Amino acid sequence: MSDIVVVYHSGFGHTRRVAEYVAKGANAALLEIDQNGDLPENGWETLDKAKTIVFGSPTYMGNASWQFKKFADATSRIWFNRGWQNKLFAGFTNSASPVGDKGCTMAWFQVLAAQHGGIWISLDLLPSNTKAATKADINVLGGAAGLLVQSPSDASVDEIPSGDLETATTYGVRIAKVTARFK
Ligand SMILES: Cc1cc2nc3c(=O)[nH]c(=O)nc-3n(C[C@H](O)[C@H](O)[C@H](O)COP(=O)(O)O)c2cc1C
Repeated sequence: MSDIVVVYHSGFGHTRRVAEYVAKGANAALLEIDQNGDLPENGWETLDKAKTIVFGSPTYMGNASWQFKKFADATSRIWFNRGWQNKLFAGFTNSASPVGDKGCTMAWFQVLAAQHGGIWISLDLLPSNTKAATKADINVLGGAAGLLVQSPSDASVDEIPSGDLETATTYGVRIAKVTARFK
């Protein structure tokens, strides 16, 4: 089993596609939170065994989806026993607007990791922010804390900008490298 688990929610499939690209780069297992905010069978055991947990959610109304929040609230049992202390954490969010208040979701992911006594893995990619930059470029949204992805409101899951998907895989590779440095 992989040391890295991507736990995510996706209402309409866009964030699922992003999760798959992060997992490809990190060689991670995928754990999808369902539309009721519940994990699949053995989901909690899978997370307990992971060295690194990657959070993923669409940004809905300026924060993670309620399904992801239900999952996060359910981790309070683990928090109480310091069960995820010193695990590594990372995160990504996807939304329709270039900004779209994705930063609020990302900041809250970092707080959630900190509540568990975790260690956060940043994106560590320079932004593509020149006049010549296009959506095919890496980190065109200029994230630093974690991965930001834009799925334009009329875009199908197959129309997520290629640069954002490449950024997702690159972040996954970094997550794997950092994970390998910890026993
Ligand atoms: C209830 C709801 C709230 C949303 N709020 C935001 C938002 O605050 N900012 C934004 O940029 N996009 C917002 N969107 C657009 C979604 O983030 C976007 O469609 C995203 O790709 C959905 O991902 P998913 O297919 O994984 O659910 C919202 C969509 C829904 C359904």
